[in-house]
Amino acid sequence: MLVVDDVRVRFGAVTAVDGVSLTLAPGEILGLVGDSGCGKTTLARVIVGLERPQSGRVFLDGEELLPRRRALRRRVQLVFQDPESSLSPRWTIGRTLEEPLQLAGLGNRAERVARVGELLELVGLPQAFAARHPRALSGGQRQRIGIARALASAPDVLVCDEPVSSLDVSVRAQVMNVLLELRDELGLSVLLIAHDAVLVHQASDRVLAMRAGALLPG
Ligand SMILES: Nc1ncnc2c1ncn2[C@@H]1O[C@H](COP(=O)(O)OP(=O)(O)OP(=O)(O)O)[C@@H](O)[C@H]1O
Repeated sequence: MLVVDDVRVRFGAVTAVDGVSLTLAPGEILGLVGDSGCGKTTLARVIVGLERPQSGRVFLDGEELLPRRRALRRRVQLVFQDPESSLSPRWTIGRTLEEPLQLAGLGNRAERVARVGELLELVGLPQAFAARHPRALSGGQRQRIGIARALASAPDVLVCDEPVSSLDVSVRAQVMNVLLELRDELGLSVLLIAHDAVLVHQASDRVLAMRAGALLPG
């Protein structure tokens, strides 16, 4: 599904990603662990097109993911560590989930509203949450909305960068279960990035370790 081929990213004198290659199969959860600063987030940003690598390429289904190929790009979505970064405090949850549908030109108003309901259901939240504002949600619920928003464009691949590390320990398992269920239900491929090796090993089919910008042999 996803192929990352020899990606390198430098920031001045710092080599953040130093020749990383990996593949992600359909329906696979691939874990990526590594210490802070080893380049995990930079790699995630390259995969979803937020960062341009100095060299290397990323392919989806055999086609190269280039910045201008928006239709292809929509099929690879990022779930942020901090759900606040995908939520506007002044918008209702419904509007937050509808926006990516609108941007992608998907459906008329009624279809989009129906899709918002489906997205909420996919992440295990009642449809009535569409009328709420983020402040009326718990941290775990907000992260479910972050996941729902990433799902709006019906992606094939989710890149989850520390998806539960900002949450209370007590709700981490619930949010991780949402990701596992989505994989089963939608056949999503997931790149699960975290420094919590136990959590990653529990959830993943396969785990890669990164150090100083490179994958460790394993
Ligand atoms: N925009 C940037 N400008 C300059 N240096 C950067 C930038 N982004 C990342 N870096 C550097 O690149 C290296 C890798 O950072 P990155 O955030 O990818 O690591 P990480 O493994 O995700 O760390 P963490 O787990 O703490 O988020 C670090 O040395 C970081 O300081």
